[in-house]
Amino acid sequence: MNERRKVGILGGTFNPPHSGHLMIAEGVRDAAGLDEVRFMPNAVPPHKIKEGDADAWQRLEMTRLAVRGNPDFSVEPIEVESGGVSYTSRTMDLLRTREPETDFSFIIGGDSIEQLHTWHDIDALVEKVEFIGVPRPGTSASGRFPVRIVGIPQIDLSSTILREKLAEGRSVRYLIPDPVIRFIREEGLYGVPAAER
Ligand SMILES: Nc1ncnc2c1ncn2[C@@H]1O[C@H](COP(=O)(O)OP(=O)(O)OP(=O)(O)O)[C@@H](O)[C@H]1O
Ligand SMILES: O=C(O)c1ccc[n+]([C@@H]2O[C@H](COP(=O)([O-])O)[C@@H](O)[C@H]2O)c1
Repeated sequence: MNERRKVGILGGTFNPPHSGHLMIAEGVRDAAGLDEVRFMPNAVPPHKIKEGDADAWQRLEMTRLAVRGNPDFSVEPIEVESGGVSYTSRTMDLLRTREPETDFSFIIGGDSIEQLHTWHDIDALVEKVEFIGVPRPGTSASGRFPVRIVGIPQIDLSSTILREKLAEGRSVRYLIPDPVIRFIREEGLYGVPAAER
């Protein structure tokens, strides 16, 4: 009998993707015994004013570059390709229909755990998909909906801090994967002067 494939979706704005995303994905993959973690950039984030100048396609490309070379990681383009506001409930229905043989979980950090009760159609979503949560500095990592908490070292890193560092011309080496840093320079994103290709 075929085992059902276990896929964890790490949804995010990835503006830009950073080492924290990679570390939580690997920590959860290992702790929860997932076959794969799929990074899924949104098109228009439901509860966030998108800062910075990267568009959805550039965030998708940066996410591809961030996971490249790791066979356990991949990228799910469905939300960027669909466009519009990316409601997770709708996306997970589409993925579950497309891949009935897969058990999907959804990976979130402590800030998202606290906000889960504000998500669109959350009562139905928690019945269909297991949420796996990781702690995040400055958050309680608790909320009103059931989340399986996985203990990994806390990582004090956010895209917000990195956008600020980039705009100030500070180093982001090791905080953002090298191929993503190169892309940011080539495209001249986040206030970084555009470099020659
Ligand atoms: N350092 C971190 N520790 C734990 N979870 C994190 C961390 N960084 C991001 N996450 C989680 O990863 C998911 C996607 O995050 P997102 O792409 O919005 O990055 P972010 O760093 O939170 O961005 P921003 O600073 O722009 O709000 C969210 O569920 C978020 O909670
Ligand atoms: O569906 C919702 O209502 C909803 C509300 C807030 C966030 N999300 C999703 O949660 C993931 C993390 O969100 P964010 O804002 O931290 O990038 C990302 O995939 C978002 O699209 C989804």
